[in-house]
Amino acid sequence: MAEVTGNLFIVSAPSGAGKSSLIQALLAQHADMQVSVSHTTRAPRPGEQNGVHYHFVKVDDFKARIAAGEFLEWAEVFGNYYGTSRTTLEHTLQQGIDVFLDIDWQGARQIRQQLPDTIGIFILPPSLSVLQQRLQSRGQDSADIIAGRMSKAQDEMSHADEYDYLIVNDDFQQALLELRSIVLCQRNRLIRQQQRQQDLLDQLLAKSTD
Ligand SMILES: Nc1nc2c(ncn2[C@@H]2O[C@H](COP(=O)(O)OP(=O)(O)O)[C@@H](O)[C@H]2O)c(=O)[nH]1
Ligand SMILES: Nc1ncnc2c1ncn2[C@@H]1O[C@H](COP(=O)(O)OP(=O)(O)O)[C@@H](O)[C@H]1O
Repeated sequence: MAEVTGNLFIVSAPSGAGKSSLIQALLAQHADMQVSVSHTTRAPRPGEQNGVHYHFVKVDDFKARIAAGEFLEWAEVFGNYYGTSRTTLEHTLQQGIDVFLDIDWQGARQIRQQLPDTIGIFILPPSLSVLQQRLQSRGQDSADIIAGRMSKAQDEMSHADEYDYLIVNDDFQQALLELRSIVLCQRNRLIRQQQRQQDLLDQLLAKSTD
C-alpha cells in the first residue's frame, strides 16, 4: 500500500471564539494529529510555555526568519507578528501526520495559494456579546487588549466565506462533534484519493516495464 502524507487543516476564528479549545479537545481524542506551533512576537500569557503554545521570539529574530524564507506564511495580527515554520510543517506532513494550523485569514490565504488541498474551517461565536464574555472569562487579557480584539472580530468574520466549513461554537460538545466529523470525513476522502493516485501510478509503471 502507498505511503500517504498527512492532511492540513486550517482553523480560523475571531479571538475568543474557541478555536484553540476545540483543537486541543480534538487532539486529546486523536493522538495521531498535531497542531503546528507558530512563532510569535507576542508576549507569553500566564501559563503559556515556549515551544508548546508558541515559539516566543523578539521582533528582530522574527524579521531575520522572514528574510531567510523560514515561514510558509506569516502575518501581523493585533500588532504582533505570527508565522508558520515551513520545514517543521513539511516534515510532520511527510510522516503522514494530520496537522492543524490555528492561524488568521491572512495566513490562510497564503497557505491556500501554495497548498490548494488544504481544508479551511472557520469557527463563529454565537454572537458578538458572547464573544466578549468569553474573552473576559478567559481572564488572560487586559481590558484594552480585549477591546482591540473585539474591534477586529467583524473584520476576521468577514472572511468566513473563504473557508470550506463553518462551525458555530455555541454548545462546545456539539461544535467539537462537528469539527471531528469534518476532519474524519476529509481524512478518509484524501487517504482514498492518494491511494487511488498511487495505485494508478503503480499500474502505469508495471505496464511500462512489461
Ligand atoms: N497568520 C498567522 N496567524 C496566526 C499564527 N499563529 C496564531 N495566529 C493567529 O493570531 C491571532 C491571535 O492569536 P493569539 O495571540 O494566540 O490570541 P487568541 O486567538 O485570542 O488566543 C489568532 O487569530 C491566531 O489564529 C500564525 O502562525 N500565522
Ligand atoms: N462553546 C463554548 N462555550 C463556553 N465557553 C467556551 C466555548 N468555547 C470556548 N469557550 C471558552 O472561551 C474562551 C476562549 O476560547 P479559546 O479557545 O481560548 O479561543 P480562541 O483560541 O479562539 O481565541 C476560553 O475561556 C474557553 O474555555
